[in-house]
Amino acid sequence: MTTLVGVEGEERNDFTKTESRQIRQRSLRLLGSLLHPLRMRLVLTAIVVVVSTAAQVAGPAIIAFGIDNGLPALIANNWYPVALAGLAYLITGVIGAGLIAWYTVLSARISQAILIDLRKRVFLHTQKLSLEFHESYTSGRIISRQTSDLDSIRELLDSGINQLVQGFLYMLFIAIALFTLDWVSGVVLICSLLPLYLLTRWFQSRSQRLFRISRVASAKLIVHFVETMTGIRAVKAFRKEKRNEDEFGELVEDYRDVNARVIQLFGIFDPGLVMIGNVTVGVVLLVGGFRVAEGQLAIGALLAALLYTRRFFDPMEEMAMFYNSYQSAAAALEKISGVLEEEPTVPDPVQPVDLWESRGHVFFDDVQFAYKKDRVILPDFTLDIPAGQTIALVGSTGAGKSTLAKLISRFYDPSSGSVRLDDVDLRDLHPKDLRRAIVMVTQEAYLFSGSVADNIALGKPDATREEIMRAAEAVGADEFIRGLPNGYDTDVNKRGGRVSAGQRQLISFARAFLANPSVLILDEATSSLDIPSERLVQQALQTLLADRTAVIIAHRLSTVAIADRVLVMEHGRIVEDGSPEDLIGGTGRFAQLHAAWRDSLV
Ligand SMILES: Nc1ncnc2c1ncn2[C@@H]1O[C@H](COP(=O)(O)OP(=O)(O)OP(=O)(O)O)[C@@H](O)[C@H]1O
Repeated sequence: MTTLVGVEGEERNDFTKTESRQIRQRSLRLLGSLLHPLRMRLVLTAIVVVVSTAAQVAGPAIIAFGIDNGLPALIANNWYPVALAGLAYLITGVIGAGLIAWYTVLSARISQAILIDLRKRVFLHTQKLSLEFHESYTSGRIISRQTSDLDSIRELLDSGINQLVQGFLYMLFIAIALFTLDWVSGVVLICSLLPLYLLTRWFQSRSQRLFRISRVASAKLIVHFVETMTGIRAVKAFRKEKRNEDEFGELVEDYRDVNARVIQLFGIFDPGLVMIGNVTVGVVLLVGGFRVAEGQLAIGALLAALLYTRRFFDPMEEMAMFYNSYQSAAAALEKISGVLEEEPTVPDPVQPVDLWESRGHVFFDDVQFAYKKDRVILPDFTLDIPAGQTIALVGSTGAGKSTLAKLISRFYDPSSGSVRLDDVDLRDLHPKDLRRAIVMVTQEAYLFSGSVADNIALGKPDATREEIMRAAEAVGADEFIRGLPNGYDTDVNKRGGRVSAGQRQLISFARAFLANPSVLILDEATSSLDIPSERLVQQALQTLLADRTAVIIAHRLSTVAIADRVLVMEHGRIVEDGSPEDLIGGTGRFAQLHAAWRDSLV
């Protein structure tokens, strides 16, 4: 028997029966866990909706009583029954309206609570998941889980379920009232259910297909838009605007076509409903009229029967739509439950090693590593990096340099063997200790929205302004930061606050300096900087590397020169290991690389 775990098979739509059942059960479990804390409120809401619908349905019966009993009594000078009917109508009207208002508030609160709970769970959980998950599950998909999927669920909760519950109760109570009042009219109403059923079935099968096409068409529009805007530089560089315009035009056309078909469908369904409603009212009037004439039915009862029949069809359209919103919400919940079922592949230790001060001795003990089982990246890796050493890691693209860096940062765990820091397996370190001891500065030097100071303070959230400025000074970033429109308070993502690639790196160096880790991993940016910026970055690096272990994925000659030791990697193995001078003087791979670099600089 196959078992689907997490997001596996999310893009498939050919599930076996067992798989479909598993997925359904998973989303039901999620739904159950969302509803469980709200059970008391759900019970109260159910009571309120039942009473409010009953109050609404009571109206025509009270009118019938007023006409059939009140009027004859009034003619006989007894105003009491009419007054009673009027008062009852007024009270049920007021109570009904009040309860509807209460129900609206209650159900909105419940749906908000569910959505907020779900939104938080998705955010916290996806953030907790390991890098392995994020490297294969694209950010586009995560964004859809948080936006369109949650929107589908919101739509179902906000309107769908309300309409279904209210509509269903309304129709049920009307049918009961009608049968109690006049069973013959009740039978006429029941007869109308057959054409109603056929029309609704026809509408649902068509609309389900069209809504699915419409969702795909609108998703394509969004994907096209997002791709164009995120790749706007490439679009401009390759003059792709015209092609994009044509493609976008076609997608808009497809979207328009399918929406036109949806409108046509409603153009048949809505009048169809009205016609069935009118014909049923006509038949109730005809049959009832004859029976009134023959004295078998009171005129007030006929009037109430007509009102009931008329109102019976009111919630029909919304109820027919329910199925669509239910389907997209169910699909959304299935996908979300898949994401929530994923487990971090790099779990936190159950019993972390006690608080400890790291010296920065890194040791790869017989490590084997593969991203996917069938493709080993590091076949057999042993490496000792003494505390305080600066290592430059070089090698051709795909050699495994970033993989090594990710293992030291514990973004991944080895498939076998262990990576140790001061003789403690990284798997036994508390995440807080791990992050304090080991910091990785990535190539893109990501800056979050907020001020420059906030971005530096990421390295030490409780840092004072003084410490932030000292860190910036140490790496030589202070001068340019002071030159920004608002100095340290400049918002890096606003116009005017834009910083260059070199400046971005200096900010991320200041961030790492402030964090003061014992081990620093640095994936050097490949983009070449101009000579003054390069010099600035080199100086900053020297300050940053002093007194700590450092592993630099080096792309620049000048960086290699400041290293104590150079490691050359090929196909997941270290093929050369020595001081820069020794290797440059030799005849190996690094000497060749070095010669090529030097030539490229001339
Ligand atoms: N998330 C991943 N899933 C599967 N395979 C991966 C993943 N990341 C890297 N690889 C593979 O692992 C191998 C080593 O990649 P790695 O990124 O470590 O190389 P690198 O030496 O850092 O290269 P570069 O200098 O181009 O960054 C490559 O063959 C790559 O295809």
